[in-house]
Amino acid sequence: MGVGAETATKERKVPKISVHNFAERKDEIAKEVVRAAEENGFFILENQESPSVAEIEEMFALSERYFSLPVTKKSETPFIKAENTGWETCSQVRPSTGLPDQKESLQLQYHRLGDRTWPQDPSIPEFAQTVAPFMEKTHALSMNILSIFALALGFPEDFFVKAHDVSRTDAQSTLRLLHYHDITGNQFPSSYWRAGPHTDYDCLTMLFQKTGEDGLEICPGREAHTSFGTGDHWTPVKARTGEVVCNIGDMLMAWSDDRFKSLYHRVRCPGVGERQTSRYSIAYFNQANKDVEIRGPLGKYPVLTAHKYILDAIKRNYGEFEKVGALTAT
Ligand SMILES: O=C(O)CCC(=O)C(=O)O
Ligand SMILES: [Fe+2]
Repeated sequence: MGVGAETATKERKVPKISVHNFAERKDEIAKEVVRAAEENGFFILENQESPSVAEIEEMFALSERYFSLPVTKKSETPFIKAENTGWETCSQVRPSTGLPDQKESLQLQYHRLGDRTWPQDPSIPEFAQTVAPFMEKTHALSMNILSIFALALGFPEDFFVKAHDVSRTDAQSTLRLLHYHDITGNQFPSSYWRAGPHTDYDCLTMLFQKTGEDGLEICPGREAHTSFGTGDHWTPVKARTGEVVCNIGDMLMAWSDDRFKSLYHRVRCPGVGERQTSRYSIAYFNQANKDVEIRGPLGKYPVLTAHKYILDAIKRNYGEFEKVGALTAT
C-alpha cells in the first residue's frame, strides 16, 4: 500500500524548542535540537528573535497579495523545473499519489534577486525588498540550526554554512510561497491532497504557517533515507503564526548516515463541513550548493554532489513507487 492511502492519525508529540537568547543558550538548545532530529525528524522553534512574528505576518500579507494577482500576471514568471524557480499551479504531481497537489506556489532564490524569475508587478513594488530580508533572516536562523548539526556530526561548526552559500550562482536553497486554493463546497476523493505525502530532498526545511490554517500531518517511522514511510499513523502539526516548523530533509539524512530522520508529511484536503477556505504557508528549503559533496562521517552511502543527490532522489522515489504500484491512485 502506498503512503497516500493511509488515513489514520494519532497525536504524537512534536518537540517545541525555544531559541530565545540563542547565543547564550546554544549548548542547551543544541541538545534539544539534536535529540529532536534523531528521534522526531520534525520539531518546532519558538521565540526566535528573527524573523519576528511581525515580519512573518508581513510576509503572509505580501504572499496573499501576490497570489491574488491575475493568472496572466503570475504567468510572467513561469515555473522552470531545471532551475526550481517561478510560479506553478496544480502541477506538482507527487509520486506517492500520481495526482497534482491542490495548490499554487512561487519559488524564489536569493542569488537570482531582481532577475526575470522574481515577480516585478507594479501593484506590489515592495515585493523584492520585503522578501529578500525575510530570506536572509530565515537563512541565518537555518544556519544556526545547521551549525548545531555540523558539530554533532564531527564537522567544523561552519561546515554547513559554507555548503549553503546562497550568494553563489550554483546555490540551490529556495523560498517557496504556498497558496492552497479555496475549495469551499468541493469534496475531493480521498486520494487528493493539498500536498501529497512526500519527504523533502533538502537538508533542513523551515516552514511558516498561519494560526487556524491547519492541515499539515507527519508520519514518523522512517529508518533509512532510501526507505519509504509506510507507517499508518499520521500526526497533525497545528498551525501557529510565529512558530517555525523545522524538518530534516533527505539530503541531511544521508549526510548524517541516517542519524537524523527525514519524515513523510502531507497536507490534508479539507472536506465539506471543515474549513475549506484558502491556506497559506511559506517554506524555506536549505539545499547545499550544487558542487558540494555529500559525504557522511561513517561513509554509509556513496559520495555524491548535492546536484546529483537531488536528481537521484527524484529518480529513486519515482522508481520505488512505480514498483509498488502506488502511481495508480485509487
Ligand atoms: O504547506 C505546508 O504546510 C507543507 C508544505 C510542504 O511540505 C512542502 O512544500 O514541501
Ligand atoms: Fe514538504
